[in-house]
Amino acid sequence: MGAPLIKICGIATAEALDAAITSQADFVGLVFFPPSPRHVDGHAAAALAARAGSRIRRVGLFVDADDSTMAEGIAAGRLDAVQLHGEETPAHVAQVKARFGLPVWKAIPVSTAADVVRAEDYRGVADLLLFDAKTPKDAALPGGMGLRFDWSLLAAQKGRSGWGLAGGLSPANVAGALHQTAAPLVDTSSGVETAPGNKDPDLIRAFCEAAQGA
Ligand SMILES: O=C(O)c1ccccc1N[C@@H]1O[C@H](COP(=O)(O)O)[C@@H](O)[C@H]1O
Repeated sequence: MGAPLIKICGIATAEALDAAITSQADFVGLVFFPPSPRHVDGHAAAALAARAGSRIRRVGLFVDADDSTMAEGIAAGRLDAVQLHGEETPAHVAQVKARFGLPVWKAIPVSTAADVVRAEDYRGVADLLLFDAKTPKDAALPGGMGLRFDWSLLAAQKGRSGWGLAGGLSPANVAGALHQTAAPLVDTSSGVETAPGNKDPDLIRAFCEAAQGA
């Protein structure tokens, strides 16, 4: 297993951005979803993009967003990829890819083996499948809640490319997750926070060290 790619999602401050960059994370996520405590508006996204420059790639997270919301986020954050974290269909993913010309990551909510099978509908359409824990129906957010799923459901993904693991990853469990799943990419948000939306630079550093050393 080579070193995994690392994404730190829900970056909203210069301190958190700098910690991700100096820890050699590969991607930061900017959340364009107003109900999230990590939401950034266009002004904040532009400031973070200006600070980051070419030092780290930026992935914009959208949830069932319309084209104009996505266009604004892409321009403001000078995004390198978009992550669709809602109920977007394969056809919608293809449409986003064609319209914006950026790599598209599709979040796949997982609680059962059938959810992993359904992900195949997106293979070859999305550039990356991001397996994440399915949140409860009445949850405030469709992700970013620190929930894990049964990683053994991903056994068939071992050795494949174009996928990533998210959901409840933290400095304490990311090495174990990598040993079990051999995920090519790991993504975390609440696992590197002291409270929802409050990223901790020390936890970001610890997460990256644990993933890089796994
Ligand atoms: O981070 C959010 O606020 C968020 C909001 C809506 C959809 C997805 C969101 N985050 C993504 O969810 C995964 C898992 O988060 P966590 O590590 O369990 O807190 C995260 O990697 C983000 O990509």
